[in-house]
Amino acid sequence: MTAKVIDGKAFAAEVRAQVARHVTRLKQENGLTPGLAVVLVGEDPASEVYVRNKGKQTVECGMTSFEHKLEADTSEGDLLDLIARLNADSAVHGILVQLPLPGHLNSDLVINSIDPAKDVDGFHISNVGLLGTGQKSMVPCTPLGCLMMLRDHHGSLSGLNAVVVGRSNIVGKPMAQLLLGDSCTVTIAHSRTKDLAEVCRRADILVAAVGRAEMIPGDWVKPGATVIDVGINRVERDGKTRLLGDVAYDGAAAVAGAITPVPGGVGPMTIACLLANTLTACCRANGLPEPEGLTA
Ligand SMILES: NC(=O)C1=CN([C@@H]2O[C@H](COP(=O)(O)OP(=O)(O)OC[C@H]3O[C@@H](n4cnc5c(N)ncnc54)[C@H](OP(=O)(O)O)[C@@H]3O)[C@@H](O)[C@H]2O)C=CC1
Ligand SMILES: Nc1nc(=O)c2c([nH]1)NC[C@@H]1CN(c3ccc(C(=O)N[C@@H](CCC(=O)O)C(=O)O)cc3)C=[N+]21
Ligand SMILES: [Mg+2]
Repeated sequence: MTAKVIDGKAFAAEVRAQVARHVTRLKQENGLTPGLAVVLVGEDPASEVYVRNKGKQTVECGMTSFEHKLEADTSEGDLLDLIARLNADSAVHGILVQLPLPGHLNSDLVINSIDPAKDVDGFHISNVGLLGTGQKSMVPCTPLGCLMMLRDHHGSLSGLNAVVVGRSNIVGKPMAQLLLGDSCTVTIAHSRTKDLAEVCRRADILVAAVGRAEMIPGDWVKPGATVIDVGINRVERDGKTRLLGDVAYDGAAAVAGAITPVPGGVGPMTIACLLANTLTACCRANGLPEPEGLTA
């Protein structure tokens, strides 16, 4: 079997086109322009790729992009002051603080200082609690993008065995919550999991969010399974920098039913969902009906 390649790049372009249509209507009918503020403290390679792609796409969708680049040694007080100003700014509907933050900053404190209504990453404890109890919330972008691709491919996910490898607050845990919400039987695996290969082989849906290039080989994949590769790993090979997922693509594609590539899979969907969340936040803030099909 050769897996169907799930084209996240094309899917993301459709989502962004949908967002852009809503933005046009918001401008014409309500005089509103959704605004997204991105805060980057210091330098981080993964975050820089993300910020570069995102800034361009925000503007292409007709929204306003506010970028705040702060020095690596910025104090916690200065960062909290900036967030307070963004919370109070009615032109800003979404706020994203790039993670990881430099080690002297308490990221939990910083994230929890964002107005939950503007928390387009869905990382604030209030949004995490709402998601965990099945209430309306801001849903983390990467897991939301993965869910959209899974629903598109499978229709219903009900009763499927889902294995999420990775338990971070930004990917693994919210991914597991969303899969549970769609009635999957969910297993969360991590670095202490025993017999990881066997656990993975039970998965109808295998989500890899580890951060280790090609750590999941093809023979951990159940024949016909759907593989979602969240990993973004920059690796030097033959003197060139290459982007690799957490899954050994060729081996996995030979047995899977469907698979997301890296690049061109989860990454573009993450950005599209960030723009969708910014649109949703703008609608909610102004008491307008939310766009359909762009939230979980
Ligand atoms: N495409 C996209 O849009 C995005 C991609 N990413 C990428 O996804 C990957 C994961 O990101 P993130 O969740 O932030 O990473 P973290 O480092 O926060 O979490 C990694 C998780 O993987 C687990 N893990 C590490 N080693 C192993 C192992 N040998 N076997 C099983 N589990 C293991 C860890 O377990 P433990 O908890 O026990 O330490 C941890 O739970 C990265 O490559 C990142 O760049 C992230 C965000 C968005
Ligand atoms: N608060 C916060 N929220 C995040 O969502 C967040 C973050 N911090 N910190 C860093 C990680 C990483 N991340 C990526 C998103 C898209 C691509 C992306 O667009 N990837 C392209 C490839 C880009 C390239 O060509 O290099 C792709 O996979 O096709 C990559 C990485 C979001 N993150
Ligand atoms: Mg820290």
